[in-house]
Amino acid sequence: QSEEVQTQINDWSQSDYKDSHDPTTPNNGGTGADPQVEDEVEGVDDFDDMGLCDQLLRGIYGFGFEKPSMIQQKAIPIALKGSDMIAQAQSGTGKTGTFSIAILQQLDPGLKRCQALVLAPTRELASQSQRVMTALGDYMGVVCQDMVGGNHVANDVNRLREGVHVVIGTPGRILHLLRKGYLDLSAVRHFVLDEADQMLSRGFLDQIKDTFQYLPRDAQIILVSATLPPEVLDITHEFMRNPRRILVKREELTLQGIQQFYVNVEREDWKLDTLCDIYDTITVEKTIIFCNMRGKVEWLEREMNRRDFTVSAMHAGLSQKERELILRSFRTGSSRVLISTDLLSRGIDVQQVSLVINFDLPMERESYIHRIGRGGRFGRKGTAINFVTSDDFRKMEDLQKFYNTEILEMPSNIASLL
Ligand SMILES: Nc1ncnc2c1ncn2[C@@H]1O[C@H](COP(=O)(O)OP(=O)(O)OP(=O)(O)O)[C@@H](O)[C@H]1O
Repeated sequence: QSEEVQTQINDWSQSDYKDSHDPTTPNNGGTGADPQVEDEVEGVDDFDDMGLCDQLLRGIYGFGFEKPSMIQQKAIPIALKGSDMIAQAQSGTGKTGTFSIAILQQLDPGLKRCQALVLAPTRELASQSQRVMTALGDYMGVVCQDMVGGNHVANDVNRLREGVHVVIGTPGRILHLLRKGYLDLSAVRHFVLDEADQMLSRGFLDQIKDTFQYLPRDAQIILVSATLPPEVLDITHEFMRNPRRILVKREELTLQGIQQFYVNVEREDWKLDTLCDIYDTITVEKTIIFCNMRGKVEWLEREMNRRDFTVSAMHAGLSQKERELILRSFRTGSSRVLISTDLLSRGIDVQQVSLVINFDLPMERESYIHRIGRGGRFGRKGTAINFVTSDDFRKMEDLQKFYNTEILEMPSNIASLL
């Protein structure tokens, strides 16, 4: 099942966003009244004061982190105490570093067995997190391996035979390795679900439940995401023990640094011309253009190329090699405008992305937060432009209300604002 299908399964509705819960309830699982929610967690605002080992500190500073971000200040000390944890924070605020540092500090480098398992919804995100954790653990002598669909299983098996400390993978591949007996989780002490709300929604839930069967009962469970709707929080009691929770009210989820605009394109047919009109503007920096369906991504790439606009395209229908190549070209800057499905809406960290265009408004509310969060990473400035047909207006108003945010009409001098 491709990642795009997974996303579509979670579709709220075709025409507008419907609440599966009372829309007046804040999306924080009831922060104020819930004693488990860490409203006033005392953070530790210096990596040096977190009790981390010297080799890990060297890795952290060597990677360029100087001070912990807010989520790192709060969540790393909690995770180091061993409790189960639900950690929510706005996009691009350092959640990968949070769970990576917490895991690395608790690993026994002398024991060459899988001690931590991290699951992510896409191959690209799993591999990206593997690179981050490997870099942070550079001086610790730990082996952190990504194991994702599309690569040869034999390579994973060889790596496992050589011994790894941390495995970061996609659910399908990990379950395959478990069922075949190649991956042994009996020494696992930490289990992380990155993009937890997506991992616990219908497309992945069965695979996650199956994976749980292989985990030691006392493994620490950590859930991480920028979005954690109440229905996801509601099911966490089924598999977590008194988790400590760091949550963000949905009204505070959009980042101040990301300016949001809409263009009234009126009709679907006029989106392409609108995009061509603003192409010169969008090549100023790296741009990601999101469409809802794979066919539309392919069509838009063709049409843009036919008009001599340079763009590349990414979706789950491409081979693993093509996916790697396209993302690498985008990261290195040899391509600067990337059209994608929601495959790249979550987690992908390319710091120079300053503009996100929703050629289609996303089908899920959560997707909106993740998509626009591809820009404005770690305090940088970003811009999001939404193409809105007459039919989309209600959906856009709903987004504004839901996240208590403002999407303004795109001004004609947009280039000067980027
Ligand atoms: N303490 C830090 N100091 C400096 N940069 C940091 C720090 N922590 C994280 N970063 C950088 O911030 C960027 C965003 O981090 P990361 O990808 O972990 O965000 P995230 O919270 O997981 O976002 P998303 O919700 O989109 O998955 C990365 O480029 C990362 O290297």
